[in-house]
Amino acid sequence: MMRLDVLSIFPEYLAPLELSLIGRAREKGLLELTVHDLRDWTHDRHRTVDDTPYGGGAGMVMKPEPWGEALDAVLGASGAPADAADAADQPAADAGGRPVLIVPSPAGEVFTQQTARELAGREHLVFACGRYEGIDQRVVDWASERMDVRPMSIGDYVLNGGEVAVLAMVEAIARLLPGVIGNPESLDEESHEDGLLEYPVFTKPSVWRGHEVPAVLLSGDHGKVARWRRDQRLRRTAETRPDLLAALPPESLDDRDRAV
Ligand SMILES: N#Cc1c(-c2ccc3ccn(Cc4ccncc4)c3c2)n[nH]c1N
Repeated sequence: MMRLDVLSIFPEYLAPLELSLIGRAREKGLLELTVHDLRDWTHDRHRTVDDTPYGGGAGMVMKPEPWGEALDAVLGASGAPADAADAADQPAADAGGRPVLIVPSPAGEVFTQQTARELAGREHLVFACGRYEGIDQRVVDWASERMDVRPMSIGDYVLNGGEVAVLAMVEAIARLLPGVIGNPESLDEESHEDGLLEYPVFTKPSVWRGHEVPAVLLSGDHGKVARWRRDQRLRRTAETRPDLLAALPPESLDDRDRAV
Protein backbone atom coordinates (compact mmCIF):
# COMPACT_ATOMS: atom_id res chain seq x y z
CA MET A 1 0.00 0.00 0.00
CA MET A 2 1.39 3.39 -0.95
CA ARG A 3 2.04 5.81 1.89
CA LEU A 4 1.60 9.54 1.35
CA ASP A 5 2.46 12.23 3.89
CA VAL A 6 1.64 15.91 3.34
CA LEU A 7 3.27 18.64 5.43
CA SER A 8 1.60 22.07 5.43
CA ILE A 9 0.88 25.08 7.65
CA PHE A 10 -2.65 24.97 6.19
CA PRO A 11 -3.66 21.29 6.65
CA GLU A 12 -7.31 22.23 6.18
CA TYR A 13 -6.42 23.10 2.56
CA LEU A 14 -5.99 19.36 1.95
CA ALA A 15 -9.46 18.43 3.29
CA PRO A 16 -10.78 17.67 -0.24
CA LEU A 17 -8.49 14.61 -0.24
CA GLU A 18 -10.91 13.05 2.24
CA LEU A 19 -13.70 13.21 -0.32
CA SER A 20 -14.77 11.09 -3.28
CA LEU A 21 -12.36 8.71 -4.96
CA ILE A 22 -9.36 9.46 -2.77
CA GLY A 23 -11.44 9.32 0.38
CA ARG A 24 -12.91 5.96 -0.60
CA ALA A 25 -9.47 4.65 -1.56
CA ARG A 26 -8.24 5.50 1.92
CA GLU A 27 -11.25 3.76 3.49
CA LYS A 28 -10.57 0.69 1.30
CA GLY A 29 -6.96 0.63 2.47
CA LEU A 30 -5.60 1.25 -1.04
CA LEU A 31 -3.45 4.09 0.17
CA GLU A 32 -2.42 5.62 3.48
CA LEU A 33 -2.60 9.42 3.42
CA THR A 34 -1.69 11.56 6.41
CA VAL A 35 -1.79 15.37 6.44
CA HIS A 36 0.45 16.98 9.08
CA ASP A 37 0.49 20.53 10.47
CA LEU A 38 4.08 21.74 10.16
CA ARG A 39 3.53 23.97 13.21
CA ASP A 40 3.40 20.80 15.33
CA TRP A 41 7.20 20.88 15.05
CA THR A 42 7.63 24.43 16.30
CA HIS A 43 8.50 25.15 19.93
CA ASP A 44 7.89 28.84 20.46
CA ARG A 45 4.76 30.50 21.73
CA HIS A 46 3.90 31.87 18.28
CA ARG A 47 4.60 28.58 16.49
CA THR A 48 6.94 30.44 14.12
CA VAL A 49 7.71 28.86 10.74
CA ASP A 50 9.22 31.80 8.83
CA ASP A 51 11.89 34.46 9.07
CA THR A 52 13.49 37.21 6.98
CA PRO A 53 15.69 36.16 4.03
CA TYR A 54 19.49 36.25 4.28
CA GLY A 55 20.75 38.65 1.62
CA GLY A 56 17.67 40.84 2.06
CA GLY A 57 14.71 41.12 -0.30
CA ALA A 58 10.95 41.11 0.04
CA GLY A 59 8.93 38.44 1.77
CA MET A 60 9.77 35.75 4.27
CA VAL A 61 11.45 32.34 4.02
CA MET A 62 10.34 29.15 5.79
CA LYS A 63 12.74 28.23 8.58
CA PRO A 64 14.61 24.90 8.21
CA GLU A 65 14.19 23.65 11.78
CA PRO A 66 10.48 22.75 11.73
CA TRP A 67 10.93 21.03 8.37
CA GLY A 68 13.88 19.01 9.62
CA GLU A 69 12.00 17.80 12.67
CA ALA A 70 8.86 17.08 10.66
CA LEU A 71 10.79 15.03 8.09
CA ASP A 72 12.61 13.17 10.87
CA ALA A 73 9.22 12.22 12.29
CA VAL A 74 7.73 11.22 8.93
CA LEU A 75 10.82 9.27 7.87
CA GLY A 76 11.22 7.70 11.28
CA ALA A 77 7.84 6.06 10.83
CA SER A 78 8.94 4.62 7.50
CA GLY A 79 12.26 3.26 8.77
CA ALA A 80 14.29 5.51 6.48
CA PRO A 81 17.81 6.38 7.70
CA ALA A 82 17.81 9.02 10.43
CA ASP A 83 21.19 10.53 9.60
CA ALA A 84 23.64 10.97 6.71
CA ALA A 85 25.88 8.11 7.89
CA ASP A 86 22.99 5.65 7.86
CA ALA A 87 21.77 7.09 4.57
CA ALA A 88 25.19 6.57 3.00
CA ASP A 89 25.10 2.94 4.12
CA GLN A 90 21.77 2.37 2.38
CA PRO A 91 22.57 0.17 -0.66
CA ALA A 92 21.89 1.83 -4.01
CA ALA A 93 19.45 -0.96 -4.82
CA ASP A 94 17.18 0.54 -2.16
CA ALA A 95 17.21 3.83 -4.03
CA GLY A 96 14.10 2.65 -5.86
CA GLY A 97 12.40 2.25 -2.48
CA ARG A 98 13.70 5.49 -0.97
CA PRO A 99 10.97 7.87 0.10
CA VAL A 100 10.33 10.63 -2.46
CA LEU A 101 10.18 14.22 -1.20
CA ILE A 102 8.06 16.22 -3.62
CA VAL A 103 8.52 19.95 -3.15
CA PRO A 104 5.97 22.03 -5.08
CA SER A 105 7.78 25.03 -6.55
CA PRO A 106 7.41 27.43 -9.50
CA ALA A 107 11.03 26.48 -10.20
CA GLY A 108 10.39 22.73 -10.29
CA GLU A 109 10.22 20.19 -13.11
CA VAL A 110 6.77 20.25 -14.73
CA PHE A 111 4.47 17.55 -13.35
CA THR A 112 2.95 15.51 -16.20
CA GLN A 113 0.94 12.31 -16.59
CA GLN A 114 4.25 10.54 -17.06
CA THR A 115 5.40 11.92 -13.69
CA ALA A 116 2.16 10.70 -12.12
CA ARG A 117 2.69 7.23 -13.56
CA GLU A 118 6.27 7.14 -12.28
CA LEU A 119 5.35 8.31 -8.78
CA ALA A 120 2.39 5.90 -8.59
CA GLY A 121 4.99 3.14 -8.55
CA ARG A 122 6.86 4.43 -5.50
CA GLU A 123 6.27 3.23 -1.95
CA HIS A 124 6.35 6.45 0.09
CA LEU A 125 5.69 10.00 -1.10
CA VAL A 126 6.20 13.01 1.15
CA PHE A 127 4.83 16.37 -0.05
CA ALA A 128 6.34 19.55 1.43
CA CYS A 129 3.91 22.44 0.97
CA GLY A 130 5.87 25.66 1.13
CA ARG A 131 4.49 29.14 1.61
CA TYR A 132 5.92 32.68 1.65
CA GLU A 133 8.94 32.90 -0.72
CA GLY A 134 9.69 29.22 -0.26
CA ILE A 135 11.56 26.83 2.04
CA ASP A 136 15.20 27.33 3.16
CA GLN A 137 17.25 25.52 0.48
CA ARG A 138 19.18 23.57 3.13
CA VAL A 139 16.05 21.50 3.80
CA VAL A 140 16.22 20.20 0.22
CA ASP A 141 19.98 19.71 0.46
CA TRP A 142 19.71 17.82 3.78
CA ALA A 143 16.77 15.72 2.58
CA SER A 144 18.64 14.77 -0.61
CA GLU A 145 21.01 12.70 1.54
CA ARG A 146 18.21 10.35 2.51
CA MET A 147 15.33 10.84 0.02
CA ASP A 148 14.79 11.29 -3.68
CA VAL A 149 13.99 15.01 -3.72
CA ARG A 150 11.87 16.34 -6.60
CA PRO A 151 11.05 20.08 -6.84
CA MET A 152 7.85 19.97 -8.90
CA SER A 153 5.70 22.56 -10.70
CA ILE A 154 2.12 22.01 -11.89
CA GLY A 155 2.43 24.70 -14.57
CA ASP A 156 3.92 27.96 -15.73
CA TYR A 157 1.95 30.31 -13.49
CA VAL A 158 2.50 31.49 -9.92
CA LEU A 159 0.54 30.29 -6.88
CA ASN A 160 0.84 31.44 -3.25
CA GLY A 161 1.86 28.08 -1.89
CA GLY A 162 2.18 24.36 -2.55
CA GLU A 163 -1.19 23.07 -1.28
CA VAL A 164 -3.15 23.50 -4.53
CA ALA A 165 -0.35 21.74 -6.39
CA VAL A 166 -0.40 18.84 -3.91
CA LEU A 167 -4.16 18.43 -4.33
CA ALA A 168 -3.64 18.10 -8.08
CA MET A 169 -0.64 15.79 -7.87
CA VAL A 170 -2.12 13.48 -5.23
CA GLU A 171 -5.31 13.08 -7.28
CA ALA A 172 -3.37 12.44 -10.50
CA ILE A 173 -1.17 9.83 -8.78
CA ALA A 174 -3.76 8.13 -6.56
CA ARG A 175 -6.24 7.55 -9.39
CA LEU A 176 -3.61 5.39 -11.11
CA LEU A 177 -3.30 3.04 -8.14
CA PRO A 178 -4.96 -0.38 -8.58
CA GLY A 179 -8.53 -0.40 -7.29
CA VAL A 180 -8.93 3.36 -6.91
CA ILE A 181 -10.78 3.86 -10.19
CA GLY A 182 -13.73 1.42 -10.35
CA ASN A 183 -13.23 0.53 -14.00
CA PRO A 184 -9.53 0.72 -14.93
CA GLU A 185 -10.51 0.70 -18.60
CA SER A 186 -11.72 4.28 -18.08
CA LEU A 187 -8.06 5.25 -17.75
CA ASP A 188 -7.45 4.13 -21.33
CA GLU A 189 -7.71 6.77 -24.08
CA GLU A 190 -7.75 9.57 -21.51
CA SER A 191 -6.00 12.76 -22.48
CA HIS A 192 -2.24 12.48 -22.00
CA GLU A 193 -2.38 8.71 -21.40
CA ASP A 194 -0.97 7.87 -24.85
CA GLY A 195 -0.02 11.30 -26.15
CA LEU A 196 -3.40 12.18 -27.66
CA LEU A 197 -6.27 14.18 -26.18
CA GLU A 198 -9.51 12.36 -25.44
CA TYR A 199 -12.53 12.22 -27.74
CA PRO A 200 -15.74 14.19 -27.00
CA VAL A 201 -18.39 12.38 -24.96
CA PHE A 202 -22.20 12.45 -25.17
CA THR A 203 -25.13 10.99 -23.25
CA LYS A 204 -28.94 11.17 -23.35
CA PRO A 205 -30.98 12.98 -24.60
CA SER A 206 -29.99 12.40 -28.24
CA VAL A 207 -31.13 15.95 -29.08
CA TRP A 208 -30.56 18.81 -26.64
CA ARG A 209 -31.42 22.44 -27.42
CA GLY A 210 -31.26 21.58 -31.14
CA HIS A 211 -27.86 19.89 -30.84
CA GLU A 212 -27.81 16.24 -31.94
CA VAL A 213 -25.48 13.46 -30.84
CA PRO A 214 -23.24 12.40 -33.80
CA ALA A 215 -25.20 9.71 -35.66
CA VAL A 216 -22.28 7.25 -35.66
CA LEU A 217 -22.55 6.99 -31.88
CA LEU A 218 -26.17 5.82 -32.25
CA SER A 219 -25.32 3.35 -35.06
CA GLY A 220 -24.34 0.40 -32.88
CA ASP A 221 -21.39 -0.20 -35.22
CA HIS A 222 -18.50 -0.56 -32.74
CA GLY A 223 -15.87 -0.46 -35.48
CA LYS A 224 -17.18 2.80 -36.88
CA VAL A 225 -17.50 4.26 -33.37
CA ALA A 226 -13.90 3.33 -32.57
CA ARG A 227 -12.69 4.89 -35.82
CA TRP A 228 -14.74 8.06 -35.25
CA ARG A 229 -13.35 8.38 -31.73
CA ARG A 230 -9.78 7.90 -32.95
CA ASP A 231 -10.32 10.57 -35.62
CA GLN A 232 -11.74 12.94 -32.99
CA ARG A 233 -8.71 12.42 -30.76
CA LEU A 234 -6.34 13.15 -33.64
CA ARG A 235 -8.30 16.25 -34.74
CA ARG A 236 -8.60 17.60 -31.19
CA THR A 237 -4.90 17.08 -30.52
CA ALA A 238 -3.90 18.71 -33.82
CA GLU A 239 -6.15 21.72 -33.12
CA THR A 240 -5.53 22.21 -29.39
CA ARG A 241 -2.13 20.65 -28.67
CA PRO A 242 -0.09 20.34 -31.88
CA ASP A 243 2.97 20.05 -29.64
CA LEU A 244 1.69 16.70 -28.35
CA LEU A 245 1.10 15.44 -31.90
CA ALA A 246 4.60 16.48 -32.94
CA ALA A 247 6.06 14.63 -29.94
CA LEU A 248 4.36 11.32 -30.80
CA PRO A 249 6.71 8.55 -31.94
CA PRO A 250 6.14 8.05 -35.72
CA GLU A 251 5.17 4.41 -35.22
CA SER A 252 2.21 5.38 -33.05
CA LEU A 253 0.31 6.82 -36.07
CA ASP A 254 -0.72 4.69 -39.06
CA ASP A 255 -1.30 5.99 -42.59
CA ARG A 256 -5.02 6.43 -41.93
CA ASP A 257 -4.27 8.50 -38.83
CA ARG A 258 -1.98 10.75 -40.85
CA ALA A 259 -4.79 11.27 -43.41
CA VAL A 260 -7.19 12.68 -40.75
N1 LIG B 1 3.80 23.62 -7.72
C1 LIG B 1 3.78 24.76 -7.87
C2 LIG B 1 3.70 26.16 -8.15
C3 LIG B 1 3.87 27.28 -7.32
C4 LIG B 1 4.27 27.37 -5.90
C5 LIG B 1 4.55 26.21 -5.17
C6 LIG B 1 4.98 26.31 -3.85
C7 LIG B 1 5.14 27.57 -3.27
C8 LIG B 1 5.60 28.01 -1.99
C9 LIG B 1 5.54 29.40 -1.97
N2 LIG B 1 5.08 29.81 -3.19
C10 LIG B 1 4.88 31.22 -3.53
C11 LIG B 1 5.99 31.67 -4.45
C12 LIG B 1 7.29 31.29 -4.19
C13 LIG B 1 8.30 31.74 -5.05
N3 LIG B 1 8.01 32.53 -6.10
C14 LIG B 1 6.73 32.88 -6.36
C15 LIG B 1 5.69 32.45 -5.53
C16 LIG B 1 4.84 28.74 -3.99
C17 LIG B 1 4.39 28.65 -5.30
N4 LIG B 1 3.64 28.38 -8.07
N5 LIG B 1 3.34 27.98 -9.32
C18 LIG B 1 3.36 26.64 -9.41
N6 LIG B 1 3.12 25.91 -10.56
